[in-house]
Amino acid sequence: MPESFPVPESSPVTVAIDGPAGSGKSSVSKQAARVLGYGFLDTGAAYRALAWRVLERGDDTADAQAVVRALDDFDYAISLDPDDHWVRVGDVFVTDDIREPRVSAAVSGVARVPEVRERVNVLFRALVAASGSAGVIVEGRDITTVVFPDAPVRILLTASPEVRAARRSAELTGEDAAAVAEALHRRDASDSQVVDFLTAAPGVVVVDSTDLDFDRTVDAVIDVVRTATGEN
Ligand SMILES: Nc1ncnc2c1ncn2[C@@H]1O[C@H](COP(=O)(O)OP(=O)(O)OP(=O)(O)O)[C@@H](O)[C@H]1O
Ligand SMILES: Nc1ccn([C@@H]2O[C@H](COP(=O)(O)O)[C@@H](O)[C@H]2O)c(=O)n1
Repeated sequence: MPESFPVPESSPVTVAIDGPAGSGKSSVSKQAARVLGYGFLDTGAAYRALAWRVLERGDDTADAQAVVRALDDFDYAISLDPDDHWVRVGDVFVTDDIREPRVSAAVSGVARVPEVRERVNVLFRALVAASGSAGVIVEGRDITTVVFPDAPVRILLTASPEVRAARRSAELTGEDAAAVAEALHRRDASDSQVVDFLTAAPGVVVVDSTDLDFDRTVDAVIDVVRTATGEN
């Protein structure tokens, strides 16, 4: 992954969304982007892809030196098209592989390495700047606070822990529900030692989807975007 990127002249409207695991960041952001005609950037995919690579090399993501070594020749690419989402490492499309429970269980180790965070944050800002879209919805745990603290639209998308665990469990039908809930809460506990995604920073709008279905949550996010940007 290069350490710097060219910066284009005009930048898209950036919609920054963060929140805990299973709150709907990626699914809701992707659908809201489709409706708005915006790009969509799943930032967790970069951490997951690096974790996948560390595991492929037979290393442990708890080993920070092994993680930094994997970063050296990490050839990462991601689509910002919400209708054609893919993630690639080298020649391998890892879009589905990086969602596997073994990667979810290992990814927090990668995310706690400061050098990784610095490198991927540079990449995220460059991808948004070069997107060519009118706007980009960027989602991930530190997006409203660290990566795009000055974005014109910043949202904390949340839901109760029980509801988030139930939604994730409904997704992973072959897995034991209690184990899925435990893995989700363990990842949140680990990630929250690195970034605070449970409380809204000043200026960040909270969308709580505990009592909202998927479509109403998407509508709530779009309302926040349209209010902030003056689009109607
Ligand atoms: N308001 C909602 N009502 C019902 N289901 C929802 C709602 N929002 C999201 N979901 C579902 O919850 C599941 C988790 O959503 P998603 O994967 O988008 O969360 P996430 O915040 O990106 O999670 P993670 O950080 O773990 O990747 C998905 O199956 C999604 O379709
Ligand atoms: N901005 C971000 C995004 C993600 N992470 C770390 O990656 C993991 C996977 O993220 P998902 O959104 O795909 O679940 C997440 O558990 C974090 O460890 C991050 O630190 N910052």
